[in-house]
Amino acid sequence: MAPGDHTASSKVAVLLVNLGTPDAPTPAAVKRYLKEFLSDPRVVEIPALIWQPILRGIILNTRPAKSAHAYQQVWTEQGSPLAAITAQKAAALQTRLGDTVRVDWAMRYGNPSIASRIIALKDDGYDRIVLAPLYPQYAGATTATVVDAANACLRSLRWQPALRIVPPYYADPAYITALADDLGAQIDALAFVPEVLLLSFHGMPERTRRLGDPYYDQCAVSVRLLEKALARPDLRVEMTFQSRFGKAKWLEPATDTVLIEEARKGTQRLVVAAPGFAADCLETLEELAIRGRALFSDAGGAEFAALACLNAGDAGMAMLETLVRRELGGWLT
Ligand SMILES: C=CC1=C(C)c2cc3[nH]c(cc4nc(cc5[nH]c(cc1n2)c(C)c5CCC(=O)O)C(CCC(=O)O)=C4C)c(C)c3C=C
Ligand SMILES: [Fe+2]
Ligand SMILES: [Fe+2]
Repeated sequence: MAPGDHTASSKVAVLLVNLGTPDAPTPAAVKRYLKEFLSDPRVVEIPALIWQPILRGIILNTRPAKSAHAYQQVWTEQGSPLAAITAQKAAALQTRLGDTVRVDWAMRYGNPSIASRIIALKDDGYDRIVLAPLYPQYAGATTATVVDAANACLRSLRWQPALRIVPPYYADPAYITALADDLGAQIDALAFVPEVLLLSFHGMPERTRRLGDPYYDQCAVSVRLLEKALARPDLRVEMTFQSRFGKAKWLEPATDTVLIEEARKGTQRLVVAAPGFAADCLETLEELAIRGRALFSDAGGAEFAALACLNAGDAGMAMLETLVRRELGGWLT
């Protein structure tokens, strides 16, 4: 837009946002990423005066090497799976929405940052942005912090773009149908018939639930609706929480504990899916598909499969298109 031209017609963009990931599977890159991520007071709700010495003195000196090893096992030629798949989702949504809207993506922690993409879009003349946090279930540690980061960026701008935010979609029929269709097809394609389907969500400190975070309840609603939509009376569905971090009590039951208990009590064929993740990532590809499999089989289980997330497949993209088009209402001519 030419200097002084403040009247050009609106351009509309969609910004998909996911959690974030290191730039490389190395201890140094993981350390940079974890420092930013775990310094967010929405993620670790311990006063900074207490938490920062623990983070800088202990966690950032021990965890990066261990996590880098885990990232190395799932890293792809396109980089971190979380970033690569989020980019694929943006490209697939761009195709679905056509040229009248620009689709971009960002990460809450690491690169590309939310601020860098909002400013790039604004510089390109996009003055209406639909922000889509890719979290079906709302948590202060995920959805809210994406909105915080977008607002912090807007605060720095004299001439702000208008912002619309895609709300959590944990009970949206588009989400439940997409998951039921996609997981159902993946289960039917297996070489075995599972007895149990674990729906594993990323954990949160138990305290956040008591403080009013709706995350646990929204996960439980998704599970109930998904079980109904799957309509498989012979498949027992269980909700679990993975990725425990730190010393506090986290939401239960824990996925790793349940995998062992199921095998010990005689479950032979088990599948696990992660409906709270829009894209496969370290937590699904390493924690569930590699370590989860080992836990189940070491405890006596016979058949195991970790199902893929919706990623950039047709079911998930049709859902995302529905959610985004809803927010685009009135903005497209
Ligand atoms: C999908 C929802 C997520 C919630 C809720 C969430 C809460 C949460 N996470 C941590 C700590 C870590 N999470 C890590 C990885 C990670 N977390 C999510 C999503 C949620 N986290 C994703 C998609 C990923 C994968 C990132 C990737 O690069 O693939 C990690 C880093 C990995 C590791 O070192 O194990 C940490 C640490 C907390 C403390 C928290 C809630 C308060
Ligand atoms: Fe996490
Ligand atoms: Fe993990």
